[in-house]
Amino acid sequence: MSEIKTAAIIGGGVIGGGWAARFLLNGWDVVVSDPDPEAERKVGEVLANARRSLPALSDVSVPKEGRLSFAASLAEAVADADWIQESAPERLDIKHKVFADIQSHCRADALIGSSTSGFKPSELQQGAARPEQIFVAHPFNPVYLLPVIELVGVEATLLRARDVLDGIGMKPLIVRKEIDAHIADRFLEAVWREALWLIKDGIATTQEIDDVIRFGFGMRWAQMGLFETYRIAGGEAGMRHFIAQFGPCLSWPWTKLMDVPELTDELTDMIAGQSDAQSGMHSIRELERIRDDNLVAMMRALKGRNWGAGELLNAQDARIKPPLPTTIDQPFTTLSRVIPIDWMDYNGHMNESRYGQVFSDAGDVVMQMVGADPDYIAGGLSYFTVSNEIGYLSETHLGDVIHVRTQVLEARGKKLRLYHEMIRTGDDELLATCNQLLLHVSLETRRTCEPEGEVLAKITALGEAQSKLPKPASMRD
Ligand SMILES: NC(=O)C1=CN([C@@H]2O[C@H](COP(=O)(O)OP(=O)(O)OC[C@H]3O[C@@H](n4cnc5c(N)ncnc54)[C@H](O)[C@@H]3O)[C@@H](O)[C@H]2O)C=CC1
Ligand SMILES: C[N+](C)(C)CC(=O)CC(=O)[O-]
Repeated sequence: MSEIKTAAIIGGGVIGGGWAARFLLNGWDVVVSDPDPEAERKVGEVLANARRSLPALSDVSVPKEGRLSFAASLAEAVADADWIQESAPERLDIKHKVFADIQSHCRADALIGSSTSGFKPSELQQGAARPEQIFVAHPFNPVYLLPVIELVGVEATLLRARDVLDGIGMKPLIVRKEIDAHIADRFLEAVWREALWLIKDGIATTQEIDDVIRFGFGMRWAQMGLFETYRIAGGEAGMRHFIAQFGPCLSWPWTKLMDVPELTDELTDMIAGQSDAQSGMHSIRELERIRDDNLVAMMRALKGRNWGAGELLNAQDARIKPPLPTTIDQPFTTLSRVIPIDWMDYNGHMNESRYGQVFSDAGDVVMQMVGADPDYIAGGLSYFTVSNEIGYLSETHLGDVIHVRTQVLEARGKKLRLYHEMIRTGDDELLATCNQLLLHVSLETRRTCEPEGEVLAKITALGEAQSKLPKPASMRD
């Protein structure tokens, strides 16, 4: 991972606030510069939403949050920054002025990304002191949750930028050629334009348009995109049949794509009125939280499938995962993580089934420590859990950071008995305990058997190292 550690965010609105959260929650220090006197409050509110959602995407402990500060001037913000992200309003004159100011005060090796939705790098670089330093780094809202970033600019700069973005869990996509609105916004503009016509012509309301997306093709797009989806829609003959069947429709009057309805006051009122009726019962911050909870739940579901955005999240977990414990003569930490949204139940706390998940994951770490890893399991030997005696001692809530301390009560031959304590990190409250018995098995006969080779040696050493330890206090109580 890159050594870069300070990000300057120029413009702390919707997108700048999201960038600040993404960097901070990945351990970077962040300095914000924004002339708006309300900027600190606004960034704080975006950050509060990010804190309850981004860490919940991870199944391992997340980096310690960086330090957030607000600079008195742009010069002060960028002076020591390794990455500078311009997120000022979408106006070229403002952006040119901001870049001139940035380049007069920043390091020559700093990376300067622009969040612009539509300007090309050649437009942004006009009149710049060091044009190659400025590139498009176009994110998607909310920046702290959605991974993709479109990068456009000079290749050498983009390759450096890509390393940094990989390190903060993003999915950088280098765009081959500069083009107005890059890749994604060309799409979104086309869809938006069509939707505006449907409303103007009285065919559909904002609610109905959103429903055809969220109950239909929107869910498909989140996991397969356009082309893979259409390949399947072509049936057994795939994409060729799809094109043969639906290609001719492109020249039928199915779309109005090239025309834009005039955004008259009347049309704007109609759209805004429908939108108020649809969603006005929620504040924007509430809508953001609903959106974030849904995104986290969907992305966590994709994690379980190791697919699309979920595959990226698993790779990021593997990158930041702590090494296996090496000190075996004392109880050790087998797991550390944040409690995610999809583990909550109707009582507003972590559901009982998830404690089983936590203790199962902790047991897996002990298996890995003794060498019962995927290779060993592929060789036909493993451990089965035969009992879990769980004590639920205190409530566990959304966003709690917890860790599990594991003591080995018995490790001999086929038997591995572990005692786990699940503790809230921070106030050290004991939340749950688990007395867990695992037996070594043959995956061929499905019966117990002695461990083999290195696993036998390690399990014996582990058992002996902890055999003289007193019982955990929570077990004696
Ligand atoms: N809102 C969105 O969905 C997305 C926006 N973007 C891009 O991000 C950029 C920012 O857009 P938003 O955050 O939506 O706008 P915004 O209006 O929420 O925020 C812009 C911020 O820039 C500040 N600002 C104005 N002049 C400034 C200056 N000279 N120096 C520093 N800050 C200044 C404003 O006070 C404001 O806080 C635009 O280029 C936009 O195209 C990119 C992806 C999505
Ligand atoms: C509407 N928009 C052009 C600002 C959208 C984007 O640039 C990306 C997004 O988050 O949809």
